[in-house]
Amino acid sequence: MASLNLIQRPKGVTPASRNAQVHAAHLRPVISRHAPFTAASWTKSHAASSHNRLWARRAELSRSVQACGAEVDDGRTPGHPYPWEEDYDLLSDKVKEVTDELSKDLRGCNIWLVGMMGSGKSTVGKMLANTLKYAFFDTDSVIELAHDKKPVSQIFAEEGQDYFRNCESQIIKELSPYRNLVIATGGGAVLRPENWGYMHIGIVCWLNGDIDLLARRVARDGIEKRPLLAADAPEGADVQVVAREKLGSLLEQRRRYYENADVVVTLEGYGKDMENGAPTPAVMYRLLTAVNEKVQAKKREQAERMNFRIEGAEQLRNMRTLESPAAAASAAAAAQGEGEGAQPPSP
Ligand SMILES: Nc1ncnc2c1ncn2[C@@H]1O[C@H](COP(=O)(O)OP(=O)(O)O)[C@@H](O)[C@H]1O
Ligand SMILES: O=C(O)C1=C[C@@H](OP(=O)(O)O)[C@@H](O)[C@H](O)C1
Repeated sequence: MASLNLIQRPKGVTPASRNAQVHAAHLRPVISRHAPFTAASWTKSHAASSHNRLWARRAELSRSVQACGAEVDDGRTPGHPYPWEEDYDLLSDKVKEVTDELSKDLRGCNIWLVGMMGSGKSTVGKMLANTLKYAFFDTDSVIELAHDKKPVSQIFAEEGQDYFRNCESQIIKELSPYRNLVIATGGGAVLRPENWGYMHIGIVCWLNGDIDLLARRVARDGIEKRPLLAADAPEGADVQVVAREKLGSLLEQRRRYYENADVVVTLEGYGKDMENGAPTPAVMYRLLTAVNEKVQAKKREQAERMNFRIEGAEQLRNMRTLESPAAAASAAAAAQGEGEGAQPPSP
């Protein structure tokens, strides 16, 4: 068995179940090989992106149009609830601002991404990890790597869904004691209560998207990659229609589990993003903001808990004074004085 760098099995414990053996032999070394993962921060890489240059050019053009006294169409969608999402410079500044505040208080707490297939857990997760300077794990990829890069669909076909879910739970359990991780889970990870026990040690974020949006995305990727969508799909059927139907019924069963998340992030896109949902940096910004609100609320709550007054604190202080050696000596002297014919206290 390969050397295990991350988690050592306690002495005397031998893997009993088949899954434990699979884990010991495959999953653990894979986890250790892949941590930590580092990459340049998104804000930096984004500054050089073509999209950003396009926005800079647009701003330059509108300034020259304004200089001529003409009306400016800044290209933004009227009524967009998050207008800064349409300006990548502004969005980048806002990401930096919220990341700076959050990083101070997050203290390495793990972020778990949950949500239906196609909600962007892997895509957003990578960007989020770069931004927070966290390591990134995708439970599906860890399972595939642990099985010599066998795709999830093949593992489902050869070993069955239960086996896959056991591997998934094992990885979640293994990763949970670590810090500074963003973990993209598979869409079905929410089904097992024991997974929640581990995920809730960190902050669980649900990427909540409209079924039509998810169906468009998974159909574009090809549903054969996702065994629960590909199973029993009628020959020649419209892939998007099949995906929509299956995702719809899965969401109906899973919604109540997703609702256990600490934070919910909507994928809704506006204006030009209506079809594809909010762009990844925008989803990440929404997520960072929601997590930050949660963390800051927790911090305030803790500060409030520390700000208490002990009823009767004054009496406690007086008791201490009486019990101090000096107070005891003077009390004894006074008592002795009384005994030596001191005046009785006035009534
Ligand atoms: N914000 C986004 N805008 C447009 N396409 C996206 C976005 N997020 C993800 N996608 C695309 O949707 C598909 C599913 O994303 P993925 O990250 O694999 O989802 P999940 O891990 O939740 O199944 C991929 O093709 C990905 O490129
Ligand atoms: O929803 C599910 O049950 C599944 C989602 C998939 O992951 P993604 O959500 O990353 O597609 C993968 O774990 C497997 O095909 C099962």
